Amino acid sequence: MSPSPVLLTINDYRKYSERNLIKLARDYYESGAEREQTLRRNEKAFENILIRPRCLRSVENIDTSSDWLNGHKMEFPIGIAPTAFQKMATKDGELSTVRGSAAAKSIMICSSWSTTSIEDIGKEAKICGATIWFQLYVYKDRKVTEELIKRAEKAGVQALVLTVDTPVLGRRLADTINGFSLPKHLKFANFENNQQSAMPKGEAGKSGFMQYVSSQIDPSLDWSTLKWIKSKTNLPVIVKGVMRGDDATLAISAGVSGIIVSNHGGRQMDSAIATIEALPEVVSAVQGAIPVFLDGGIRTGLDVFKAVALGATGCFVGRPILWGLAASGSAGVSSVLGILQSEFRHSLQLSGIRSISELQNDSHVIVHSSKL
Ligand SMILES: Cc1cc2nc3c(=O)[nH]c(=O)nc-3n(C[C@H](O)[C@H](O)[C@H](O)COP(=O)(O)O)c2cc1C
Ligand SMILES: CCCCCCC(=O)C(=O)O
Repeated sequence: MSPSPVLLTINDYRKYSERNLIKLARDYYESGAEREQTLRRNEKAFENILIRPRCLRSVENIDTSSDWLNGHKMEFPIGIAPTAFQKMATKDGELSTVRGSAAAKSIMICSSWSTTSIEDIGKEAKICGATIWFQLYVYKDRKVTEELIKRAEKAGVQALVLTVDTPVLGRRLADTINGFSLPKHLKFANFENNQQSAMPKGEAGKSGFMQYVSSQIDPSLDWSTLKWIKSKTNLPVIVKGVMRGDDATLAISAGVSGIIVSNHGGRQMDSAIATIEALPEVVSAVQGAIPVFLDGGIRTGLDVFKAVALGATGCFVGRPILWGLAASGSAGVSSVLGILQSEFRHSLQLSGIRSISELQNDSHVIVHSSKL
């Protein structure tokens, strides 16, 4: 028997997970839109941000904790972004993610398009002590979305996350070539027994997923939709997919409780700027009124350090969690989060910074180099 490999970094998980994924799933998870410029830029842009470390400041005791939303204390500023169809990565899918999230004391945002129902994830979250938020897509048939909000509330989610960068689906070329559709044994678990549960079968050159989105999802979403969602719930509502200061200001006027700076992991508008490039403008528009989070391209705890230094309350990771799941289920998820957490702590120590507030208040810790 060959010994288990030592997986030290998120990139080790990325490589290792490939062996456990069929091509259809791997392509769906990995893809960005069109020429994948934004997909690459999200990761690359972090390399352009450099650190000016302090010295001779005892870093024996480090506090990595911070408040996220309504006093929720996080031990590390790293959460799990919503990703659809997790049973393509491992048999238990979202249940493994919620267990791994609890083990790492993180937060999991559950996708509307999970392959486990929100009720089942909620039950498991209670058993293992996990905190969950729920991500919303808005259907043309508003009753479907309204119902989802009620069910998520009952299942014990602590916030709703409205995704605003998907009025239509970005074109992912590999999915089109593969004719991507959910494998037959899996389903949209939140829509069982109604017409939203089935994805049309794809064929080479025609993604069934793309057809599903254009037939079901409402492309007329605007700021009034946010008002409508807020009228249906008392939960805090966070918007995911804001990339500009002016939109952040509008979001605050609409009464949101938080913003996630996101370009959907480079899967929607190709050639969009990287999220770490968009962050400073959003932070400056928000002026501390609400928390600003970031996702996209985070592959090390040092990337999290940079985002927090630039004003993010915290970060979410998407694909790294799928790689952890595919490598070894819930243990893989907690290990991926554990790697990011210990790299984050190490970055604080090596730069002479002892807490998140010190990180955010030392305006000299970061410099930007000139070119990507
Ligand atoms: C396979 C996959 C599925 C995703 N599904 C969803 C989803 O259901 N809802 C959503 O709001 N975002 C979804 N996203 C976007 C992520 O929430 C997140 O914005 C992105 O993955 C962050 O980039 P990263 O993968 O580089 O960490 C998905 C991303 C991937 C890669
Ligand atoms: C309305 C767009 C739905 C996309 C759903 C899954 C997802 O976010 C992704 O594949 O990316």
